[in-house]
Formats: sequence, C-alpha cells, structure tokens
Amino acid sequence: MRRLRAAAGPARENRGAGSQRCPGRRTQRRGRAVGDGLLAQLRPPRLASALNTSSSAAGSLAAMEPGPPGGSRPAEPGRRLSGAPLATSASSRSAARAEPGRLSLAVAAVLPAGGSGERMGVPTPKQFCPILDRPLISYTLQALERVCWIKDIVVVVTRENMEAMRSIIRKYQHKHISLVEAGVTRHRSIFNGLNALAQDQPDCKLCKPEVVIIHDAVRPFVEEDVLLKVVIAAKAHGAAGAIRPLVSTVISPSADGCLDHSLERARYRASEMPQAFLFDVIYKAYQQCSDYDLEFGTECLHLALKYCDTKAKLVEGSPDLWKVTYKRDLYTAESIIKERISQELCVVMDTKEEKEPISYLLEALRNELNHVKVTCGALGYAGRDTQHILEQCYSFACVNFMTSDFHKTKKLLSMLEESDLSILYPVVVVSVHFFDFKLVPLSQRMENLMWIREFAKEVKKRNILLCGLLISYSQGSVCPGAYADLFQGVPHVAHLLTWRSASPKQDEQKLQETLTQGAIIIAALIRERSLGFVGQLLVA
Ligand SMILES: Nc1ccn([C@@H]2O[C@H](COP(=O)(O)OP(=O)(O)OP(=O)(O)O)[C@@H](O)[C@H]2O)c(=O)n1
Ligand SMILES: O=P(O)(O)OC[C@@H](O)[C@@H](O)[C@@H](O)CO
Repeated sequence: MRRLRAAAGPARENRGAGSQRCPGRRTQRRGRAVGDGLLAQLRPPRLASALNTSSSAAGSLAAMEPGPPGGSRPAEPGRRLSGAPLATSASSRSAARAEPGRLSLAVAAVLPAGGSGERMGVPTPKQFCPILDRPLISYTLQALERVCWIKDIVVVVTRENMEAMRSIIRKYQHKHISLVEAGVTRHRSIFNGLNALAQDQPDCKLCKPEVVIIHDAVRPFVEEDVLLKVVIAAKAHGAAGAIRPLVSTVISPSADGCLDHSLERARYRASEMPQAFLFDVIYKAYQQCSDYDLEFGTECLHLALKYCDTKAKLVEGSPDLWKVTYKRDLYTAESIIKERISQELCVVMDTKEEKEPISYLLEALRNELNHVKVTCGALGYAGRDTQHILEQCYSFACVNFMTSDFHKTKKLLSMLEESDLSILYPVVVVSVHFFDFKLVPLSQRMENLMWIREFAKEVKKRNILLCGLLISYSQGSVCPGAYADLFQGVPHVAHLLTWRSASPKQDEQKLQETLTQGAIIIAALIRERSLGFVGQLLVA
C-alpha cells in the first residue's frame, strides 16, 4: 500500500466569507433540471415505494432514463442515469413551469470543504489528501458531476486553499463549480454556500435552486440514486437525509466518567450525507440559526426541524457513504477506488485468431478478473470503436506474439496519451510478449525488451503505468538450465522459466500453468497499480 504523503499544497486555516465563480473555462450553464416524469421512466413503483412517496408526487417530477449499461466511467457501482434536458437555465426553467402540469426542479449542491482535518493527523487538510495521486475532493466532485440534473456545485473552501482548489478544478477538468469562502465552522461554511446560491441576481451565474443538496466534500462515494432519493424526498417533505445503521452502541457517560446509560442501538441511526432541502427551508433555518448552533452544531436536519419545524425524511444510504475522517479512511477509499477501476481488462490483439497460448491466457484471465474484453484490430486506426474502448477501461494488456517489438504497445500508448483517460485514474498497460524459446533465441530479444523502461518513464508523466510481461514457453522439452545463462545480468527479470517435457499431456499442463501464472501477474498489476512495477519486465 502506497504511503500517504503530506503534499505541500493546501493550508489549514479557515476564514471569512465571499463567493467566486470558478475562473478559467466559462461555465456553460448545464441545466438538466429534474423535471416532469423524473420517475416516469425510472421504475416509479420501486423508487416511490422506497421513499414512501406517493407515485403521483413521484411522477410529478422529471423524466429520467437509465443510462447505457456501463456507459459511465470509471467502473463505478450503480448505473449512471442521465436526466432529460427539461430546463437548462432560469428562463427555460420558468418556461418548463409554464407548461401545463409540468413541474421542473432546479437542483444545486453545496460541498463544505473548508475544514482542517485535525483527526486525519497530517499537515494537508484531508479533502486535499491524495488518493492515487489525485486529491480526495476531486473524486467527490466527479461523483456529483456525473449527475446531470445537478445544475451548480458550490464548493466551500478557505481563502488559503482557493488557489489550490482552482488548480484541482483545472487539472481534473471539473465543470459547473463555484467557489465560496469557508467559515470557521462547518455550519458557517454551509451557510456561506447557501448565501452564494441565494443571490439569484439576474447577472449571477448561480441561480437559487428549488432543492439544494448538502454533501461533505470528504464523502467521495456518493451515487446518483441516493442523491435522487434525498432530492425527491426533500421536494415532498422539505428536508431529507441519508442514514445508516449504527455500528457501535451509543452510551451516555456520567460526570465521573462512568456509564450513565446506553441507548438501545436498534432505535437509532447514524446521520450521513447527502442531505437535501427545499432551498427556502434550509436557508431560512440558517438565517435564524443561533450563534451557538452555528458554532457547535453538526446536523443540518436538526436546524430544519428546530427553526422551520420541518421533519426530514430519512433515506437508507449505502455503506459507502461514510465520511473520510481518519488516516485509515484514506487507505480504505484508495482500496475501493482501485477495486472499482480494476474490474475490467481490455486485451488488445492484432487479429481475432487466438493462437493456443493466447487462448489459454484469455481463459486464465477470465478466471482472475470480472470483465475481460478482447479488442482486435483497434490499433490499426483511431476510429470511434477505439474511442469506445478507451472510454470503458483503465487496464490494458497488449498482446505481442513471438516478437519483442513494441510497435503495437506504442500505438496503444499514443492512443491513451491522446485520450483524457488517464487524467482521472492511473491507466495500467501490460505489454505481453509471447516467446517460444525453440524458435527464437531469447538473448536476441531481451535487449529489445529492455526498452520498456524508457517507454514507461515517458508515459508515466501522463499517469500511464507501463510494464512488460514475458511469457516464455517452448514447443519441445527443454531443460530449465539450458536458458539460465540468458538471464545472467539481465536486470528486472525475475525469471521463472517454463519448459516442455517429452509427453504432450505434460506439455499441455506446463503451458497452462505458465499462462495461469501470467494471468495472475497481470491481475495483480491491475489491482495494485503500484508504481514499483512501472518499467519492469516480469517473466511468467
Ligand atoms: N469550518 C469547516 C469545517 C469543516 N468543513 C467541512 O465539513 C466536512 C465534514 O467535516 P469534518 O469531517 O469535521 O471535517 P474537518 O473539520 O476538516 O475534520 P476535523 O474535525 O477532523 O478537523 C468536511 O468536508 C470539511 O471540509 C467546512 O467546510 N468548514
Ligand atoms: O465531522 P463533523 O462532526 O464535523 O460533521 C460531519 C457530520 O456530522 C455530518 O456530516 C453528518 O453527521 C450529517 O450531518
């Protein structure tokens, strides 16, 4: 597991109030407001019943169709739902309202990200701590940006961290982000975010939404369906929040530090995020909020109840909604992200013809990984199909049969470099070279294969992790010692030579063992995405 580094970057202090539109690219208004029939195409009985919302109330919201299977990237749980573009700006939103019987719902999100992360125990505020070399907050932004009916995302950061936040937005190409200055407490930060949305000035790029989502910037694993649930529930009830079962029992200590009483755990729930509110409800609550609440409170739902007499609808959330608080949470988040992006492997081959060793390797890979997709001929042209390949996968094995040449691998690398695939996640490329020792003296090949280090150094700059895998086998029986000299002094080669004995059955078994080993190595490289293997040449 890679050690957590305290990156230089963002500072700790929290201050002040003020709002700024994200500089750089002019933000195109994205406005897939949640409009009529939101549930009409989203299996209303399921969702409506999940919310105890009458299907008529549910049906009064916008239309939404399930996105293409696997259409979103990276390989994340749940399916991306794309909203129908019913309202894209204040003017068209009011136009949508004008249509008889059609309601539209403008939704925005406020992400409090102005904390100092004391409990994380590192110099960098946890929202900026790297996971796979990318700040934690960028994953949360990506999760919300995938939801096309959230019009604006207001990120609340300290003045000291504004520039760091802007560079994150630029580097990871986040859109529809407005920056607002944090307060000294979480509630004050959230209030600053709501103030920015409340401006609703004609020339303001931020419009006051009907429903506002509040979601901690350090909860990266938020999915569209829980966002949808809390928004619909907030529309019906005024407020809604995700909850989870308690893991530990809650107790009340007495003044002398002993147990006073314990709560019956089954009767209580943990309040998580996301939460959603009718904007006017939560904004009024914050406007009326006492200084004590602003200073010491931790629960937005409580403010809606206390100051607006609004009882939030509680929505069961998934286990992944937890808040990154301690260092261990970063390790957990990294493991979850690695697991999600290593679900799929794209095996790039010249032709559909699967020579025996390759077909064995594909079979072995399918035993190791959930989805193994074989793409043939894609390297011949950078067509739409190629683009489709690049969009779906973060792990590639480029098969080179009986050659140490890197031509195909380099073609794949240049396609990856031209795509934006590796901006968000490290892309693993394994250049697989099949060799039959009987036909091709290895010594002639090793020299060429060692170029992998140079290629790997180059593409690492684009977050592409390249390494090589030599799968050596022979059509006849070969004593293992006969080739040991070939590896004398050859760096980076952990050699596990394979030979074929006299009997065909044993040959077959030996070949399958070798290819199983090769598949295990490829799967490990994909799962670990360790920088330690970049530029290395492994031998199965
Ligand atoms: N003045 C503050 C304090 C917290 N937050 C944000 O509120 C979310 C949840 O708060 P918490 O987990 O308490 O974050 P920290 O206050 O940074 O953590 P700690 O209590 O360990 O210092 C985080 O995204 C944090 O950045 C904020 O926007 N403004
Ligand atoms: O980490 P803190 O205690 O500051 O606040 C965050 C959490 O309290 C909060 O996100 C949820 O409990 C839901 O309100």
